[in-house]
Amino acid sequence: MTDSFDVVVVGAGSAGCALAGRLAGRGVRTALVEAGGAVPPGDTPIASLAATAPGHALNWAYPVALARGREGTVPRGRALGGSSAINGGYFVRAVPADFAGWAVPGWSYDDVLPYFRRLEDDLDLGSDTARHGDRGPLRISRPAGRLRAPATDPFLAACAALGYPSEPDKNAGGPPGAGPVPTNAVDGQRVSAAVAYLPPPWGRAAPLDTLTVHSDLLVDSLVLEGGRVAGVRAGDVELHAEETVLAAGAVGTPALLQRSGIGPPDTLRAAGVVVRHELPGVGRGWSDHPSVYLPLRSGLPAPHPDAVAGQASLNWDSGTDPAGDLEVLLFARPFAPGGPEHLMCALQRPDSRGTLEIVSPDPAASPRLDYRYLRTVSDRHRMRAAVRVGAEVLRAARWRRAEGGPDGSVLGNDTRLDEWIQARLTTSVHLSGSAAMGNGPDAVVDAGLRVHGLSGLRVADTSVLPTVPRRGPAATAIMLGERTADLVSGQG
Ligand SMILES: Cc1cc2nc3c(=O)[nH]c(=O)nc-3n(C[C@H](O)[C@H](O)[C@H](O)COP(=O)(O)OP(=O)(O)OC[C@H]3O[C@@H](n4cnc5c(N)ncnc54)[C@H](O)[C@@H]3O)c2cc1C
Repeated sequence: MTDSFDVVVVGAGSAGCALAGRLAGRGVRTALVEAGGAVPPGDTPIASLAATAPGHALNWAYPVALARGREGTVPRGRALGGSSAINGGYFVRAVPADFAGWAVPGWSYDDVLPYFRRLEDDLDLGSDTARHGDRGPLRISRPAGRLRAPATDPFLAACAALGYPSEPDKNAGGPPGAGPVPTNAVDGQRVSAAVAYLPPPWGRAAPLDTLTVHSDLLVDSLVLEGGRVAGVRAGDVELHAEETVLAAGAVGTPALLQRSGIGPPDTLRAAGVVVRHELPGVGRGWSDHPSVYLPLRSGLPAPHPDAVAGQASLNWDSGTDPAGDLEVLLFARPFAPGGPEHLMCALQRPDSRGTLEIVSPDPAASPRLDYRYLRTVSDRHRMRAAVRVGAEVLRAARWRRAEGGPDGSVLGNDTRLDEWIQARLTTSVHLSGSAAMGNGPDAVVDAGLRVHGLSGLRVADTSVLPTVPRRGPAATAIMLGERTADLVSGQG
């Protein structure tokens, strides 16, 4: 079967839903293609991370190497809504220093602020119209009332007692501190990108005659006609378009580019793929936040069943980054009934860079992902600092270290603390920069998100962020979808 559209968007995740919904809303005939299916109602409550478990139907479970001797399995959303349908619901914008550091013309914080405002209806702070939106499709709120966990205020009080400043609005673009986490949830109900931007039966947007949604359809490769991308191929389906936009996420997008013969020649040849267009940066030089969980027993009552797990966070400067390169996030809900609560301690501006390589042209084969975490002295030093501050917060809150948590003999000794971290090292699942924007030799897209050297092809997902932002990327991914709608329709 072959069909034609103005625009084909690959991937109905955070960015893809926003982009497709906005384009179709302007009368652009848009096809949205998603490998996963619809999320059954009530299947991914914001309070639960059940859909992130390996083997769950709503996620891709990628086998990965996190660091030397440390392997893992990494989830990503595989559903309408993508990772926004299964993630933790922490919805904090990238900070002004992230955009300044990327230094891509047209992508300063001031340039993107209108899109952050446009995407949201901030139920707490929407009246602050200089910083916030009050009519966007994504409803944002902070834990309050019955949905504020009993541990949240003691956590914030402990941070204050240790001298950290308060940051009551983590989306204000101000200096880092301790404050409640904004979430894309209202009354405990998740508002995924599909819920916000797609019409029924997938979401709550107004009906869109110009939108065609193909779910459960895995895109194999791009249709290349010389230097022009004419659409996508998925099994025996071909969807042609004036413009193709990849929003398949920071793993799916570089993998699809490589399968289509676009990427580093050595990687493509090793995987048995014919080189069509050399772009050395596809799948290389990306970053993500390394993290560890510090277990604790607060002795406080369990949070309300609908309360989001990640309630409040402390962001601070390790000494080299005033915008805050470290984070401690309170996970007030135990991962299993009767288990401990946790402080997630994370390095938010790592030096380490990862690689992604397909191993075969088969779209069902997982790419090889090597995070290369904690390779630098500075990363190891700052990771220790994150854990030590987490332990100080725990003590200041008068909570107990739970089984497996580091005691004084570990916290006071770099070698032992490194071993403790290595044994528990995980990732925050914030991969960014696997098809980075810019003009350098490793850049994959330009400031208009067009793939260098090809026509008819853009990328709009966290692949394009040159480095992982200092905060989780969910809000920034949706901003990218909003912005790309303007770029594609000539309004940006
Ligand atoms: C478990 C988990 C928890 C997280 N928690 C948080 C959090 O609390 N806060 C935060 O800020 N960030 C969080 N993140 C990260 C954040 O959710 C993502 O970075 C963001 O949603 C990425 O958006 P995206 O549009 O780039 O990609 P995604 O939302 O991942 O969307 C990509 C979509 O493309 C589809 N796709 C991929 N390949 C193909 C193909 N070949 N054909 C068709 N479709 C394809 C996928 O199925 C998916 O639906 C979390 C991520 C995960 C996985």
